[in-house]
Amino acid sequence: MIAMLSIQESLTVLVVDDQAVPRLLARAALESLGHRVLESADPEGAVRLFMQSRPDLILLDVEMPGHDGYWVARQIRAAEQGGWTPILFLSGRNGDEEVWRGIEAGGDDFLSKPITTTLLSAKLRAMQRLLVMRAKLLERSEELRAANAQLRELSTHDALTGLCNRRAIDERLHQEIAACRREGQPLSLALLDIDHFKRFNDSAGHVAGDACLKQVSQLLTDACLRPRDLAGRYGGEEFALILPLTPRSGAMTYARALLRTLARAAIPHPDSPVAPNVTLSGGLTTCVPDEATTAEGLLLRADDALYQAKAKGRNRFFSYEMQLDTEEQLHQNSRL
Ligand SMILES: Nc1nc2c(ncn2[C@@H]2O[C@H](COP(=O)(O)OP(=O)(O)OP(=O)(O)O)[C@@H](O)[C@H]2O)c(=O)[nH]1
Repeated sequence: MIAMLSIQESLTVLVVDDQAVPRLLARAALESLGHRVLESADPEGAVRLFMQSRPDLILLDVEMPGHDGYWVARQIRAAEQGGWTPILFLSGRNGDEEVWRGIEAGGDDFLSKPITTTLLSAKLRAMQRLLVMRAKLLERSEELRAANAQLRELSTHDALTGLCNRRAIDERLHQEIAACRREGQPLSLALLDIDHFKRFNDSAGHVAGDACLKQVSQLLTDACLRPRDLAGRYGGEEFALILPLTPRSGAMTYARALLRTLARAAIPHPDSPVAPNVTLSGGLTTCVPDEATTAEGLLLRADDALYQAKAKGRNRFFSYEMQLDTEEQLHQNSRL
């Protein structure tokens, strides 16, 4: 592999020449320098052999019957797709025009026949150096790409829970407002807050508090069943759920299911006046976005609804638009 190449390593060299004698001479010179040789006597065969064997370097005759060496170079460059195999042209002619055409076709150097072993050795060393430098450059680029991906992950995700952070939630909310506006579809947003979490921390300690936040986060992640649903940590013990294509009644049903799932998970709360287990309250807002809809406006409405849910006794979601909480909706439904 190129990435592992060191300057001392032997190369696999593809020699392309329609005449047997220059091929033999090149083979002898290359083998005396410790390189491995592949041979091709025709242009199409050379491209096929290149594709099969992926040599480290190509010695390419210019004048051949049918397609010439420039054609072979162009085929190889097109087939490499971002790769780079050094191509040295070998020709009886070495006028400026010839050299220019060779470089234009994708060649890296142009040598005149007959070539001496010393010159060939020097040219190969130069190409090997370039290969090593290129491999290092690729390695650095890959490291940079990985570091960038890590930075992106850090800038959009919360370290404790692995959920999207506030910045990523805000960005997605803007995107979904625009998407739902285009589609004419409802968008629901929920802000959630664990009930009496200060008491949890004060009783069980911050480490247990962190573990509880992780458990709730996992539960919210699992609750995002549709591809466009998103759960994020909005800050502290507050979470956000973005539910595109979800009308207000659907959002209420979703919220009730979420509370049931949390109740079933039965995460013990050491000091909650609401229940022996962890509960949460949520504020819901739903709209079909129009030109006047903003992320800030939706967040404010969801926060207002969350305040209502807390005021009405916690362990429930309140919908801003329905002016109803999940408890009231449950009783309404059971009366029907
Ligand atoms: N363990 C832990 N605690 C956190 C973290 N972030 C915020 N908190 C705690 O969450 C608690 C939030 O307390 P409050 O805002 O008073 O709310 P609450 O006690 O949940 O009361 P209500 O929301 O009214 O039910 C504070 O004690 C914060 O220290 C965190 O990352 N880890």
